[in-house]
Amino acid sequence: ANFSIAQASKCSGVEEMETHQGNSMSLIVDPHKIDPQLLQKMEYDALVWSSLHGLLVGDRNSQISGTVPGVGMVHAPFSLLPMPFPESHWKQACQIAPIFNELVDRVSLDGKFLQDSLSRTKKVDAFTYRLLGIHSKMLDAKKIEEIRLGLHRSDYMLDEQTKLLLQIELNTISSSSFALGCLVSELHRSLLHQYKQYLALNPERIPQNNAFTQFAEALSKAWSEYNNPRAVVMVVVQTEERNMYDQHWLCTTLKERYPFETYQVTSIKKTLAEIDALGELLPDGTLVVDGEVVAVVYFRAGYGPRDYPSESEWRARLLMEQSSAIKCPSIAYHLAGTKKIQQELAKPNVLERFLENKDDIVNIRKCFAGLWSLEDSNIVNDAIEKPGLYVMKPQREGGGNNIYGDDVRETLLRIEKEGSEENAAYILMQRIFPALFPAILVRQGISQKHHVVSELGINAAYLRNKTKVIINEECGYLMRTKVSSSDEGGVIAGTGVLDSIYLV
Ligand SMILES: Nc1ncnc2c1ncn2[C@@H]1O[C@H](COP(=O)(O)OP(=O)(O)O)[C@@H](O)[C@H]1O
Ligand SMILES: N[C@H](CCC(=O)N[C@@H](CS)C(=O)NCCC(=O)O)C(=O)O
Ligand SMILES: [Mg+2]
Repeated sequence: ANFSIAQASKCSGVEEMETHQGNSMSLIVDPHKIDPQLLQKMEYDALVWSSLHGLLVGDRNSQISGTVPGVGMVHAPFSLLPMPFPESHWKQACQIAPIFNELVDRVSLDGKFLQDSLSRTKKVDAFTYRLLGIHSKMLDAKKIEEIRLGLHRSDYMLDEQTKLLLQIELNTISSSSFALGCLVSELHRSLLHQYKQYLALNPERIPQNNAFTQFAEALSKAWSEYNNPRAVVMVVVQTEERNMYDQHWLCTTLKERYPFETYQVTSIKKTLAEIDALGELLPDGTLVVDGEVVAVVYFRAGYGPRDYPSESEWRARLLMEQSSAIKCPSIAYHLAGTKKIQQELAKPNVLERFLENKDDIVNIRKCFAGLWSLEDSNIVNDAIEKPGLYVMKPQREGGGNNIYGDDVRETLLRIEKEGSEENAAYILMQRIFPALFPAILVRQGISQKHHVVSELGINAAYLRNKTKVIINEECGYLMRTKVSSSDEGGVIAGTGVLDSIYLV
């Protein structure tokens, strides 16, 4: 990019830069131009800050870092400085968060829409088939979830050409790393403050990020709606969890910040297998696990087939769904967040089935990228011709599952040749191309200069008891940044790093 900035040791504030495609983009500082000695000091201070403030993950090189806290820790991967992000788009993403919450709740109540939309997918995707099976059992039993808790994240990319903020996906289960995301915002604010005479940037332009305290508050309010002071919050976890510190931040905050009168809102952690072994339903529907009454089930596992290696885990999922515990998410919320539903909601006149307010519908639809099923032969042919303009997605969460580039063409041709129903397992999505920015990514103590693209996730909480909406708010953000050449962007998946935003 050809742009001029003040001499490296005194990079000034917001600069306009010419991007590769000739668009003008606000750059706050070019990290690649910072004086090397200064950069080294900043990197060192950032690593010290991370270690002292729990911006940590389990190290893949340590066998027990996913099971024993305090052992084999390494700083979470982060970008050294925040990413510039237009304030107008930030506001737009925050303002539509409560509308997406309402949309998820309405879609979750339309059992027929969920079953019909996924009816072809379930024939070719065993995982979706099992989830739908549990959902239809609940429909047959006329099970009503009167108290509903959603802790969601809606992910966006800012398309460079059109300047449109386009939704990548809506996560309604196991939205994670939000505590680490808050810590990166604090890390960046601390660095901007400490190095202000060099960077001339204003730490206040990094938005407040209170995601894990807001999510802890939502969990504690759901717990109090259940109204049994002896009951606990049960976190469903994987057997190994290197992202455990993100979870501990939430559970510790819940315990320390939100005691109710004399009661502490305690949480227990159980795997699906343990819940199958130790869980039972009382005649009145109360869920008891390992002798504890469970008020809220908070899933940080169970979002992918790898979490169900045997029938035991499915029995556990069904047992929880049948209970009167508040599921976060319920099976219906889980299904409402699948990529197939995302694609169905993008069809004409479908949002109108769930939302009344015309402005809300316009504002939601504005951030829909192109989304199609593979039954749309014109799109399939276009994707075969220009696979680089599409992303092909199975009904999976957690990163690392999508199909890009030539693999899109190969897969579409294969499915066409086989003429199987397999096409119902995928959706096609317009590929979004965000602007590239220079950044310094810090992983395992090593800093590397890259050109990167970013993805802004807005966390949001929704808590409802019958007709009363108790919480419906945006809860901070998770900014993820990845090397521009990489297709995927997950932090846990290993391709992305945690970042924050500097409003320009
Ligand atoms: N339409 C798209 N355009 C560009 N990149 C995309 C698009 N959809 C997904 N990606 C990339 O793939 C990653 C994973 O896709 P996503 O739909 O979020 O699946 P998952 O549920 O596994 O996180 C995203 O974080 C992003 O980096
Ligand atoms: N092990 C589980 C991981 C749960 C998980 O992968 N969550 C997905 C949405 S489903 C997600 O939100 N990813 C954002 C952080 C990233 O990019 O890695 C946990 O941490 O509890
Ligand atoms: Mg994602």
